[in-house]
Amino acid sequence: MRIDVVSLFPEEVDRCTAFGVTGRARERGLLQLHGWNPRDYADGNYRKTDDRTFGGGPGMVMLVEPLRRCLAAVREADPAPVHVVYLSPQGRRLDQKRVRELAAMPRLVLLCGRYEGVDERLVQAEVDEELSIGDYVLSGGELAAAIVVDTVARLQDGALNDAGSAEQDSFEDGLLDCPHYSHPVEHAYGVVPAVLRSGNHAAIARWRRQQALVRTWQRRPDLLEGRELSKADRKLLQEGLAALER
Ligand SMILES: O=C(NCc1ccc(CNCc2ncc[nH]2)cc1)c1csc2nc[nH]c(=O)c12
Repeated sequence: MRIDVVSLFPEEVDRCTAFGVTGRARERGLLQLHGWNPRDYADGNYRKTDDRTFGGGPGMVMLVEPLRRCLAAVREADPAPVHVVYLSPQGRRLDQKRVRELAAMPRLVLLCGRYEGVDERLVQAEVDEELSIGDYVLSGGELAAAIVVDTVARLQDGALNDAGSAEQDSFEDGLLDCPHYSHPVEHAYGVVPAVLRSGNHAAIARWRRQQALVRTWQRRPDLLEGRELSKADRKLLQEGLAALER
């Protein structure tokens, strides 16, 4: 998969995705990341990329023309058709479902705004979708773009080893994760639950599912809203909640 990032600070996205799973996916060529700076396509010796907003009020707006030229160069750089995503507070909220869809595309262009954002005419003419990462205020779209890169990189074939892909499955079914433990078995902070050391894999899977259900119920009931729990899950949840009462 190829991702082109258009940003006044393209190295910010490069550095955020140069380590760990995403760094390895890039090293293995599972994901190619290219940075582009609209300043390289701006006019004049100040290479202006932004200017005051019409209608007055605070803040600057990123100009159409440098972005238009830059995006033309991006399209030119590879024959694969592009899907242009504008990271913006006005976008649809990113979720794992959309991540899976984006990860299946051959090519993504991630457009990052700064200041108050991008001239709306560029958005209307060139952007296929706007995405937000949540209802809080960032200084620009770069960290949001890095999150898109990270989340789609993990889904590229070969990016995660077996363990990692199992990890994917647990979150993929829309529940929070169960608690995790490692050495030592006994510590001043507590002991590892015996079931995890029982070697009884059915009991371990049951315990983990129950923990995930109880935690989701307690911390993110909204995740359970949109779904019917199976009879087995309902029983596990009831039993798990009853155990808390005792
Ligand atoms: O570029 C991004 N943010 C920069 C930014 C922040 C604030 C404003 C000013 N908005 C004025 C306003 N808002 C509502 C009413 N009036 C404009 C641009 C961004 C990309 S994805 C994302 N996801 C979550 N949060 C984000 O900030 C982002």
